[in-house]
Amino acid sequence: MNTKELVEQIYKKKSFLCIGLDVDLNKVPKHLLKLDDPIFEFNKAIIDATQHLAVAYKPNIAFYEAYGIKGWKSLEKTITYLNTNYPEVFTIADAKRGDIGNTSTMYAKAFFEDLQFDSITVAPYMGKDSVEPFLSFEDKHTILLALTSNQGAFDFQTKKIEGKELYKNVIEISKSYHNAQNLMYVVGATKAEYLSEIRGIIPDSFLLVPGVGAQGGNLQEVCKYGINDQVGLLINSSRGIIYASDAEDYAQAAANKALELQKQMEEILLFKK
Ligand SMILES: O=C(O)c1cc(=O)[nH]c(=O)n1[C@@H]1O[C@H](COP(=O)(O)O)[C@@H](O)[C@H]1O
Repeated sequence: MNTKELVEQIYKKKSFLCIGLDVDLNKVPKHLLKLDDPIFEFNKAIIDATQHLAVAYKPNIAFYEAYGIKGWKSLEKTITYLNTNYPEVFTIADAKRGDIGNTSTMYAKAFFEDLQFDSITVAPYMGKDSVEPFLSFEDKHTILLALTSNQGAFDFQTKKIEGKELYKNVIEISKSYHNAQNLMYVVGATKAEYLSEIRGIIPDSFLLVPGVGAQGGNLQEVCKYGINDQVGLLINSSRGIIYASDAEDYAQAAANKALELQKQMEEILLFKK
């Protein structure tokens, strides 16, 4: 999927919501645990109940790998379900990969060719030759960690190197990578005040913004500093949506939470025009 199609979907659904499918079997409704594949059944119900309110879904791979081969199968069924039933949604493998070139190529094959995700999150620490293997998949997107939502972001990302913060160096240098037009960037919702400077460097790029909901980030603040002509934002919420209820009504409860965010986004899009 290209960004033009993503923008069309945003205006059609009046939403730039990404729902994080971070499935923890300790948190899903107990009645699902009797089923063969509780993770997939949970995801399927959440997706069916929210697909008209969200433009993207982001399974965090850790939550699947934690359950071994069974978890990996649940992930495969989830991405196949999305691609078959809702091909218009943008899919993000939140895997935070990145390694020497030939290894990155194998990671890219795993998530782009085998699992058929539209995009993957990648850690920039190993530099150009660790990121370009992902970018060489021309119809896919690589989402580079720029300024993350957690407290540890201040350990390295905001430290200055030759007078400039590391996260700004990451963004600026990555613009020279081969196929850089297929880059998106992660900026945490908890760091909204940094967004105007970030927009100064990458006015047109899409940003994946996690951290609203459970981590306390504020949607209005993020939009105030981060929205651009093409919207340019995918706002992720995981726990705040998918664990709205641990009873049989969990999918409807998730849809209600997604609707709350979608309504706020609709208002922001109206105001923007
Ligand atoms: O790359 C990410 O998605 C990510 C980057 C970041 O800076 N902070 C962050 O929370 N995330 C992910 O976004 C999701 C946030 O989940 P909630 O806090 O439950 O909404 C998790 O899957 C995190 O791993």
